[in-house]
Amino acid sequence: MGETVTVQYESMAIRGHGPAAISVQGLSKQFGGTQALGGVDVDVAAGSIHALLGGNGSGKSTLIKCLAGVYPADTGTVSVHGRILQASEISPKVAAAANFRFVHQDLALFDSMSIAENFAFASGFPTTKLSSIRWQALRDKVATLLEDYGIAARPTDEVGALRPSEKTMVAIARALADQRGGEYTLILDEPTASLPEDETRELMSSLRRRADQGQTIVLVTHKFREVEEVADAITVFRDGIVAGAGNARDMHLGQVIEMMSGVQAEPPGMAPEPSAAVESFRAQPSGEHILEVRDMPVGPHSAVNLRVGWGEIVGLAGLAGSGRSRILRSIFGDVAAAGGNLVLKGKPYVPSSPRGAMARGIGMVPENRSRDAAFVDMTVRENSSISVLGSYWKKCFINKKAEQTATQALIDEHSIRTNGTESLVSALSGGNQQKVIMARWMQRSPDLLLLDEPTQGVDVMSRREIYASLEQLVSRGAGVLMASSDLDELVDVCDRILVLRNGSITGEFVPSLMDRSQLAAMVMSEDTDHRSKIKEGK
Ligand SMILES: Nc1ncnc2c1ncn2[C@@H]1O[C@H](COP(=O)(O)OP(=O)(O)OP(=O)(O)O)[C@@H](O)[C@H]1O
Repeated sequence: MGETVTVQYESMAIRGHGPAAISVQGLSKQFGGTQALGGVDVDVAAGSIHALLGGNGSGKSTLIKCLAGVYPADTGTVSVHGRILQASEISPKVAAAANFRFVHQDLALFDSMSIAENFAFASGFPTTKLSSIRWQALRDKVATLLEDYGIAARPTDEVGALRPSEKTMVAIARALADQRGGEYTLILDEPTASLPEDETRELMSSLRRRADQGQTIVLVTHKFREVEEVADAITVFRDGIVAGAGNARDMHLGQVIEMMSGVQAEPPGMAPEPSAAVESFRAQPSGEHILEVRDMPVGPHSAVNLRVGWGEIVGLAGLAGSGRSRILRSIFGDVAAAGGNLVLKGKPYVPSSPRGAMARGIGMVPENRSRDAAFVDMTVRENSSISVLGSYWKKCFINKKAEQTATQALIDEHSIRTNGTESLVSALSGGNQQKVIMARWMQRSPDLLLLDEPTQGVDVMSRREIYASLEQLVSRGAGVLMASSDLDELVDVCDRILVLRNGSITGEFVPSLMDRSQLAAMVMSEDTDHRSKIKEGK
């Protein structure tokens, strides 16, 4: 990292299709001692896609939650098509009346219900005078919306059978169902965080088409590539202030990173160069594998066969439903595998429970942090030390001081943005929660680390830090098996990438020897039976 510099950018005229649909002026919000937003201004042009970018904890979600009326803002105004609202008075009802429509990462769809039923749950079932449900009217309305939004599905199809990008489009169509002429503002919070590349592209082109027809869209994301592809304008947040704003076509990644960090950017590139120590370790592998999986049936796979070497990072690439997560969870003993032979550090290993896996030196960062990994009602200290709690026992007492000192060191090392070791994890931004979970496992120095979407929701600067921690871990000889829907991440970080398709491992990609486009082709090639796979899969 270089020296801290003040980065100044001129406010540029923002491209869009019309006048400002929303103009936020001087909005601030404080949580206890944390100034989450310190008087921000954001102008969103009608009929444009406006991306909100910023590091983890910079205030993006807080802004959205203030607009949604989840939190009352402390100060500021929001002008909607010229009508001025006091930001402190926005309630969910006021937000709905202001035509704000939100689609969060959790799409709030019921997989086991039909698309039509999912629509009806949000807006009510149409009924006759005698209160019986008018199913045909509902299905007709939903069929028109599906066609309008380019979703190739029928109202009677189960939501669980849709591809991830189709599900997101269904949630969007549902949010905008009652709109008449582009008067709504669609606000999307990291809609592509868990989507693979092809699905992301599909969703982005659908959004672009909607914006071209006049829809105003606000998009929170950490993925600069999609911003480059579809956004008209960008506002960048840093520590609760607006660090810069402008036309998307005038801003490049280096500039945005400077705005996000306030520090002169290093040249673009995802991962830091491996250290000499790492290179030398990798040049002399021990020859023995840390993990060998033979003929393990998992999800759509009748027999998984793979190996992870000492000091090696192996990637798992595949479409949704390809069984990536199930393989990791089976190795960790979190879901039962119906057979197969595993060898861990030269000895037979039968995965039976996460506790057993941890005792054998395996760590796991699951994909769904809020459900499976973070104890959100506990403190940062409790969350980070839970994996090494035994080391703080001293004569029947926990040595809290030592625990706090170690947690503070982790906070510093992993740049976790928090008020301190005793902050609740629920008060951390999504990306910072992910960093706490990564830090938890890193300090345990596992021999084998299983990672499922390790940088989901993590900002571009923190990603680099996570990759550097992984390099450190493997430089000490550990192995990493990592599933990610981000192909760039896999190519930058992994030594080898296994491609999963149609229920088997169909190929191996070596980033140092092959071109990235080959990996995309291997992953994306036509999967004819995709819908039924998704139901069995991930
Ligand atoms: N309910 C809350 N209670 C206390 N502090 C909070 C609360 N919600 C957010 N914060 C704090 O406000 C700041 C901004 O958080 P916010 O969630 O808006 O960031 P973000 O930019 O959306 O981050 P990310 O990219 O990680 O999702 C952070 O310091 C966060 O810890």
